[in-house]
Amino acid sequence: MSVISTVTVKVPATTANLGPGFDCIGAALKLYNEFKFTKNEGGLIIQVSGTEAEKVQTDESNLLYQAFVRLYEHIKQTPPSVKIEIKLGVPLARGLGSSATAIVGGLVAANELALSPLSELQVMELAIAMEGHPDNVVPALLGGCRLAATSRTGWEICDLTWHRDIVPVVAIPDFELSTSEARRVLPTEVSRADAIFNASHLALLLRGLATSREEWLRAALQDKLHQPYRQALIPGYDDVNVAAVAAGAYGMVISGAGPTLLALTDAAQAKTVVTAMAEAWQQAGITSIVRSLPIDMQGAVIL
Ligand SMILES: Nc1ncnc2c1ncn2[C@@H]1O[C@H](COP(=O)(O)OP(=O)(O)O)[C@@H](O)[C@H]1O
Ligand SMILES: N[C@@H](CCOP(=O)(O)O)C(=O)O
Repeated sequence: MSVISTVTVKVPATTANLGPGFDCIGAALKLYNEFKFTKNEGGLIIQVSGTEAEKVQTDESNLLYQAFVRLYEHIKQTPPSVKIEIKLGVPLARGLGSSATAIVGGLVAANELALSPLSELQVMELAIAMEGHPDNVVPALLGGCRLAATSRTGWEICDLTWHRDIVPVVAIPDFELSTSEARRVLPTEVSRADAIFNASHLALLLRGLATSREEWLRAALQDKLHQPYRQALIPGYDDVNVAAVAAGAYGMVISGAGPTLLALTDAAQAKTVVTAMAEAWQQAGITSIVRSLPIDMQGAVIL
């Protein structure tokens, strides 16, 4: 049996919820973290480079390492001692699924080094259990835009059509908002009216994404389950929203738990929308990076 001593995994950022799809849909974006694991005899070493490298834990509390260990626990083996090199491209705690990249990266790398004892489906189930919701880890692992729903025995995953004319624009502010903090402000119960609102708008969104039909997209990008409670955590939200729509976007939503804001637009308006969102946030006193990011179709890959 051959022995693998090193593995490098590249995992995309993800934008979850897309407005009405709270905790069930997300899309992978062409922005990546890269994780290299090398077996070594000298104990855990974690080296981090790239965007905001100084913020990542370099001891056993590191989420990437915890996911690595989790897979070995699952297969009832002792994890090997490793050196981990992290190249960060996905900003932390911004609503672009950085924690999902770490969970998926650690699990995929461990599975590879352990000579693939788990199927992709089993790795996905472990990732969902670690993250607590499926909407980031599923597209981070599989790529594309994905819907996840529970079944009697586990999860059903749907590959959703994302029409090629629909361009995602992300506006990433220079402040963090942890997902756990942004989940704490949510109510545990919602009204029937709000549940109906989201069910109908999610269905409309799926048809809008598949067809790029303008009026469906314009109406669909709305939510009553999480955004109304989170907007107050994102200064300038209303200004950026108004600016994005005035510049031609179909609509704007919170990316994941925020604070990144996501607009959907067509290719002709994309540049104008980028400029309008950046200017609106600047006028509200917030520095941001705004760019269009295409959908990643590959998900996590072993390089
Ligand atoms: N590459 C990474 N390696 C280790 N831990 C990471 C990495 N990326 C993110 N994390 C952990 O995940 C946290 C951010 O998770 P979270 O609040 O869910 O925000 P996000 O929206 O970026 O997923 C970070 O503070 C860090 O603890
Ligand atoms: N459905 C979750 C998504 C969190 O995404 P993240 O990128 O902020 O981790 C939520 O809205 O809480």
